[in-house]
Amino acid sequence: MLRLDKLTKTYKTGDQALKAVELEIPQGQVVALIGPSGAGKSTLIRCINRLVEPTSGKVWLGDTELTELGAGALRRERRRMGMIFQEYALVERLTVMENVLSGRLGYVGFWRSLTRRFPQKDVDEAFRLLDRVGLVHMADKRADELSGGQRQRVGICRALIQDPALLLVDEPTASLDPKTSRQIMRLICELCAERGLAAIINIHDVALAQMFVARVIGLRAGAVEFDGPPDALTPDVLTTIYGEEDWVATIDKVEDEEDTLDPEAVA
Ligand SMILES: Nc1ncnc2c1ncn2[C@@H]1O[C@H](COP(=O)(O)OP(=O)(O)OP(=O)(O)O)[C@@H](O)[C@H]1O
Repeated sequence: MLRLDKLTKTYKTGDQALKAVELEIPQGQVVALIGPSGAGKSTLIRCINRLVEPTSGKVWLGDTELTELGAGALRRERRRMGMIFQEYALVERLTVMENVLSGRLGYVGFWRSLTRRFPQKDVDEAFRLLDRVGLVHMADKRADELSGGQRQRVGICRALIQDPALLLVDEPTASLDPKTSRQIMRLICELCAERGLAAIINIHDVALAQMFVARVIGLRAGAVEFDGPPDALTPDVLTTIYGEEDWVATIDKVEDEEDTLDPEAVA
């Protein structure tokens, strides 16, 4: 459903962030993207929806080649790609509900979006999503009154209300404590499974990636160094991906606890 064909990005500074990356992700598959700082993970995610313009190569979403689209067609195709950010990217002074509904702005007409009057079915869906992530009781709270984990849940709802075919997730847990990080990763993976959604999750934490996804892609210096199941990430493979970086410290963070969504923590 997503195919990258010799995707290359060279920034104006001369940094070659992606080197002819080839990748195919079937519908419903959740993939973790790991690799050291500067490996090109964010660039890869952003080249897919062309927030960063690729230098060469092709991106296919289903039968559509995203890399050849003009501005209008690209805007329409971007609806099919929900994005979740490290820093949540919520509008602080708007309510939780308004932030979720802003995920529909690509669909509603100009005047409606200006006055923020959304169709009832969008509002109903926003309530359903907030209920699913345990935040329905906070629908009227302002975004700046929420904890980090709650903000990320709102960010997830905003991406899902787009009804995307693919989720692009950029460091969703980088600003969160370890327990909340696991809850958020679990939530993203569960929602993808429920909806048959494919996702690429850029994640620093190798242990978290190993806990939740069936396929890991390791980037190093803009190239795919590893592509396989989490248990194939042997110490040798990790050393190849991370070089001299002390990945052992990352792995040591694994705690084998089963923390389900705790309503107390969510509230
Ligand atoms: N806007 C930019 N202009 C110039 N070079 C850039 C830009 N953004 C990223 N780069 C360079 O491209 C390479 C890949 O960066 P990128 O942010 O994609 O890596 P990353 O794996 O996401 O890193 P991190 O884990 O630290 O976020 C790096 O060498 C970086 O310096």
